[in-house]
Amino acid sequence: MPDTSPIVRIDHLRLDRGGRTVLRDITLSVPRGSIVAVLGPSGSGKSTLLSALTGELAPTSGTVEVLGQPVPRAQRALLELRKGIGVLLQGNGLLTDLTAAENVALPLRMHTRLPPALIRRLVLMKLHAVGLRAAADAYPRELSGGMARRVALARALALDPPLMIYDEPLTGLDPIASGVVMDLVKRLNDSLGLTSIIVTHHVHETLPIADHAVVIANGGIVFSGTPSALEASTDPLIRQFLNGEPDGPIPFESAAFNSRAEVA
Ligand SMILES: Nc1ncnc2c1ncn2[C@@H]1O[C@H](COP(=O)(O)OP(=O)(O)OP(=O)(O)O)[C@@H](O)[C@H]1O
Repeated sequence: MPDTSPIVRIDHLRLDRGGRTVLRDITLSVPRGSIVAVLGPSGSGKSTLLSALTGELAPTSGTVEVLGQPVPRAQRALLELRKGIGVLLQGNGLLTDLTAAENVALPLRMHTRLPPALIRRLVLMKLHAVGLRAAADAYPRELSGGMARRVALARALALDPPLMIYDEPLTGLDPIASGVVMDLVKRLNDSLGLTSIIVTHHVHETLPIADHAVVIANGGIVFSGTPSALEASTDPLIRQFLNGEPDGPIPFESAAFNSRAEVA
């Protein structure tokens, strides 16, 4: 029977950083196979939420389950869990003195004992999946920003993780490269049967491929629903965020606001 349980289950989560509460009372389920957009203004805590999924940051209270288990604290169990999570971080993190193929091979070399010829075959398959098989032997400096992002995506896919996490996948990309990357995220999600969580403030590029949208602001979830419900929302806070307006219910300095709210 197919596993229909959520791939991520967050329950009444509170996350503190630097002695300050960044997020409180976050409850969220991510169904298998879906694409979830986590949106919110800068500094609202999107990356902080991701760090709880990857076990980098422990909950102050509440629970986080990923791939059917509570995110472990013990290092060995955490490393094992992370093999099931492909992460594409802001910036590509490609090693500049390695070719595209060598970059994609890194996780396979590190985490498997596969023979080099098989690793090469798998690497070429991953590069093919992102449309860059021909660039296997190119160095990152020889690639455009969009191509480098796709190589980083191939590397994140190297171990066939069921869950993909994208942290601002469009940063620094022009509109055409952004379209290519988002299209790829959607196609890979559907063809490989993945689940994708995309953290971004690129609302208009991301909503078209998302099944579900979550907006984080003022320390909590202020919207959770379909992209069309988000776009139709008349909530002033949501409208302010969607329209990128500086004045409104989202304080311009939301971080400063939160710290004052904590003290109050
Ligand atoms: N390591 C840290 N120590 C202390 N505070 C931190 C740390 N990392 C982030 N913060 C604070 O937590 C809050 C949320 O930051 P976070 O990076 O999660 O926001 P974000 O929504 O991802 O922002 P952006 O869109 O700009 O990346 C901010 O006020 C930030 O200053």
